[in-house]
Parts: sequence; structure tokens; C-alpha cells
Amino acid sequence: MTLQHERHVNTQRPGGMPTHRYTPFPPIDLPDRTWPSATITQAPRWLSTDLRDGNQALIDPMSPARKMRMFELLVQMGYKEIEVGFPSASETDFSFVRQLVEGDHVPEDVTISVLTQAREDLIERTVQSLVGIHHANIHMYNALAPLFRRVVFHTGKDEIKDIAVRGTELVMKHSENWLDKTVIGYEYSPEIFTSTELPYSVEVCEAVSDVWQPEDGREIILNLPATVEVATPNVYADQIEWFGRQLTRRENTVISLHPHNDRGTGVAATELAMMAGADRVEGCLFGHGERTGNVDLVTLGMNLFSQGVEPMIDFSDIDEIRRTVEYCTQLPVHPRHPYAGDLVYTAFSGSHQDAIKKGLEALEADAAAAGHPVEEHPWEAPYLPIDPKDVGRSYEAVIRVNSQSGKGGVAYVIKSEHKLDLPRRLQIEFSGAVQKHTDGEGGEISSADIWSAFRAEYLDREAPLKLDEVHSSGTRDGRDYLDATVTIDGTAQRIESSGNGPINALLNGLAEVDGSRFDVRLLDYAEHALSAGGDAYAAAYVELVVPTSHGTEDVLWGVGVHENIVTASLQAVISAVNRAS
Ligand SMILES: CC(=O)SCCNC(=O)CCNC(=O)[C@H](O)C(C)(C)COP(=O)(O)OP(=O)(O)OC[C@H]1O[C@@H](n2cnc3c(N)ncnc32)[C@H](O)[C@@H]1OP(=O)(O)O
Ligand SMILES: CC(C)C(=O)C(=O)O
Repeated sequence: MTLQHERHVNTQRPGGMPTHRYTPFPPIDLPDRTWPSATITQAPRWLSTDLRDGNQALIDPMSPARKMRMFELLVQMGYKEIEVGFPSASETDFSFVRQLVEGDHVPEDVTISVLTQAREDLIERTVQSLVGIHHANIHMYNALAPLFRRVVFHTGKDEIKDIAVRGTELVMKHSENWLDKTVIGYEYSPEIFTSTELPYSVEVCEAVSDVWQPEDGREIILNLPATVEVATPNVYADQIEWFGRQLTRRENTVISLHPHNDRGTGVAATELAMMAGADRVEGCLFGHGERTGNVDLVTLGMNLFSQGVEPMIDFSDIDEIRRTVEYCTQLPVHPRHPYAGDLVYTAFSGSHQDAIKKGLEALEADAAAAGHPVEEHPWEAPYLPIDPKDVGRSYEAVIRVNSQSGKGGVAYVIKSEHKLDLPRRLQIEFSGAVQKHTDGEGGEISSADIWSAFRAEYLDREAPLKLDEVHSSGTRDGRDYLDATVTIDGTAQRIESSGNGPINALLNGLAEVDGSRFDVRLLDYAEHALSAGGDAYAAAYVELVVPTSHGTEDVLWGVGVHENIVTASLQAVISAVNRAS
């Protein structure tokens, strides 16, 4: 310690930070730790503390209406253990618990719990809040860590242990007095567990268990909070494994985690501690709670889901969950929040968009080949750890276009929203036009603006040529004949011509009208149906060499969309010629 201090004092401070004021957390001596080889194969028991730890950290604690909305959401999502408040803290907290009990709002398969300090008046009031409920848990805490013994309680280890033991006795006494019709469970939290000497935490928890006397059908929940996250996640896992090994009544003890996120590693710490043997996890939706928050139950649950492990919680409408939590907490969820943020299934950058587009196409093809719907096919797509549709998102926002985007992203928007599957060279040509827009105007271009630009460029031009009507087209003696009316420079003209295909027939007809001006050559052609069924539209794409008004030649694409594939292909030619003009 002294050496460490001297080393820091004597070291120049490149970053100018007073690093010497901080001490690294010592490792736990557990060379035969087993958790690193464990895998998580099932969901833990969850407890939501949104209405307690989450609520106590809000700028504006929830009103009764917001609390009720949060409670209903948690029940709907499938949480079976819900901490609903600190009833002795205020009249608001007390009456919310009364409202739940008296209004019969707690389903049979849901256990509510209430938190109290280990002080008799507070314990009695807490117990009174539960009168009339079928079953509930009382949760009592006191801080054990050396710093708290010294600066908050000004007392020693034995006295602190006595607070826990005496508090447990008082919970039992007042429950007996007030709650003869209620099945009461008990949870004890050695607060600041992560900064407490491990043998001392075990000693206090064992003493509490001696009072509660857990046995079959009468569990005790020992909740081991990372009240403040002070070390790397592996340290928490070691602490949990070490603790679990020392317990004498492990089979009737539920080891519970209550991680906070001060170092930003709350989720990782929880997952490692689950691997280390914990049975139960307490947290809040989207990580609300004191300071940087409690561990985020949404991320934990969705992490299980993304590994094929049933989370036992319904996240299938994640936006509704997010909106409700935003309403209740009056705090926004970050756009990059895992699984739920606005931007988390969205790619702006070209190479990501390209890979996603190809990945989604491959997935559809693989599902079709396997003979089942794509929603049933094993998920695998570049840059998307889960299928956004599994949490109620559409693919619409998966790709959004700005100056970082490439042809793949633009083509994806056109294809997913308008079913036009642009040939590769047309993608390159059109993305150049979009790039000019994003470079010029900066920022994002919306899918509506991309579509307007596409229409203006390829579909809406009507000069110098406009295809008015195709009277007939067909094949005779191996040649295609076309009879159509085309407006040229404002004058309708009848074109009756032939060629080896309808496009060639139109080109020959145009060449007859004005040979040099409409002397175009076809380089490439593609077509596809836009939708299945009798009212299907077809899209046609042509790549033409077209003379320009400057006497040079351009290679340009044209696009046509029509119910009739021949008309669509003729429109495509006219689109390219008009673009050259
Ligand atoms: C880690 C956590 O999140 S724990 C939950 C924290 N949540 C809350 O505190 C929200 C609700 N709390 C409250 O409304 C109030 O703090 C109350 C009603 C519980 C108590 O209020 P007050 O009686 O005014 O006391 P105050 O809040 O200042 O608490 C500090 C006192 O409680 C003692 N204390 C603190 N925790 C505990 C505990 N778990 N068990 C017993 N005594 C405790 C302190 O030592 C201090 O005692 P002192 O007055 O003799 O110095
Ligand atoms: C009451 C306890 C579990 C707590 O909220 C904490 O330690 O963070």
C-alpha cells in the first residue's frame, strides 16, 4: 500500500489526473474457482426493483398513476417478483402498497416485496402495509462494509451483526402480530457486500439464517449487492462463488444478486456471478436506479434470448416497454441502448449496409430452400445480433442513408420499400446522385426523399419523349412488331416498326423519326415482377449508350414500371433517353 502510494507520487502524471488517490481492488484468493467454465443455460429468478431502487433515484419519483402503470407493465412482461416500494419511507409509498393489496392488483403467481431498514418503527410500519395480502416478501438491509461501520454507524462488527439479527427477529415478531393470514418470505441484504470482508458477510448472513431458520418450503433470500460497483466483473463472480461455498444451508438459501453499474460493467458482472452460482437477479428495466443505475434487466434478458435461452420475460414489443418506462420514469432511453434504442438496428455506413442487405437476402433464400418461413429460420445476419422483428421492430429502419452510405444502403431502401431490385450498375449510378445530395446538404436523407429523387431521376421525366399508348406488340415470323404513340418534343407521333424484340422495335422506330438524335444502343436489360398475384406490376431496367446534346455519348440507365412487361421495358428505354437530354 505504502509502496503503491509512493510509486504514484513519484510518477510524473502524463494525464494530469490524481491517480495516486485510488487503490486497486485486491483479487479474491480462489485459485480453484469454477465459474469461468460454466455456461448459463437457464434464466435466473428475476426481481424487478423499478418501483423501489429505480423509483428512489428518479428526479421526480413516480406518481401513483405512473407506479400502477409500471406495476402492470412488469406483470404483463412476466416478472414474478416485484419490489414495490419502501412503505415506511412516505405516505405515498405506503398507500401504493395498500392500493395494490386492497385493489387486489397482485396476481396469485406474483410475489411483491417491500424494503425496510433494520429499525423497529420502520419494520412495524412496513409489515402493516401488507395486511390482507396472500403472500409477500419482506426485505431488510443493513450495511456491513468497514467504511460504513466507521463513518455511518460509528460502531464495530458485533454491533452491526446485532442490527441484522435483531432486525430479523423484529420482522418475524411483527409479521406474526399483523400478518396471520399471509405467507411471509424473507430477504436479507448485507448492503455494500462487494466492499465487505467476505468471512464477515458470511458470518452475518449465517446469524440471520439462524434466526429465520430456512428449511424445505421456507427459503431465505440472501441478496448480495454490489451496492457500489468497485471491481472488475470477475471479482464479483469470485465473491459469489466463495460465499456460496461457505453457506451451511445452501439448499434452502436463494443466492441473489443486486448489481449496480458504477463501472459500466453491471451486466457483465451479473452474468459472471450467475455463472458462479447465483439463483436470482435484482435489477431495473433499462438500468434505472441509484447513480449509474441498477443492472439492466432488459439487456440481461435479451442477452439470454440471443443465446437461445428462454428469458421467461416477454420482450416481443420492446418499443411499448420503452415508451411505458419513459412515461413512468420521465427519463429517455438512450438511442444506442442495447436491444431497445432507436438506432440499435440501424446501419448508416456503406459496408455495413452492403453486408446486411446481402445477409437478409441470403437468409430469405436459405429459409425458402429449407421450406419454412424466414421467421422460423435460425437467425444469422451480419451486424445484427438478433432479428429486429423478434422485438417488434420492422426492417424499415435497419438501413438509413447519409454521407457514409454506399450503393447497398440506397438499393436496400428502394427494394425494401418499393420492391425495385436495382441491377448493380444502376445501384452505383443512383447512389452517386444520392451522395451528391448528402454531400451538398449534409445529414441524413430520408427514405421518402430517396424515393422522390429516384422518381425524379428515372420515372417522372416526360421530355423529350413520352410513351402515350402501346396499341399493339407481338411476334410474326420471328420478328417483333410494335404499334405505339409516342409524344416527341410535344407532338404525338405514331410509331409502327419492327425489330428483334419490342425494345429493338422501339429503337428502330425512334431512329426513323430522328436517326442521329435517337441512335441508341442497348447494353443491358433486366426485369422482375413487383408482387405476386394477378395484379402484379413489372419493373424493367435498361442500360443504353445514348447520344447527348453535346455530340458525345453517355452510358445511362432507364427504369420503367407497368402492369405490362413490354410497356415497362419501353418506358425504361424512354427514361434513359430522356435522362440523356
Ligand atoms: C442501498 C439502498 O438503496 S438502501 C435503500 C435506500 N432508500 C431510501 O433511503 C429511501 C427511503 N428512505 C427514507 O425515506 C428515509 O431514509 C427513512 C424514512 C427510511 C429513514 O429516515 P430518517 O429516520 O430520517 O433517517 P435517515 O434517512 O437520515 O437515516 C439515517 C439513519 O438510519 C440509520 N440507518 C441507515 N440504514 C440503516 C439500516 N439499514 N438499518 C438500521 N439503521 C439504518 C443510520 O445509521 C442513521 O442513523 P442515525 O440517525 O442514528 O445517525
Ligand atoms: C437494499 C440493497 C439491496 C440495495 O438497494 C443496494 O445495496 O443497492
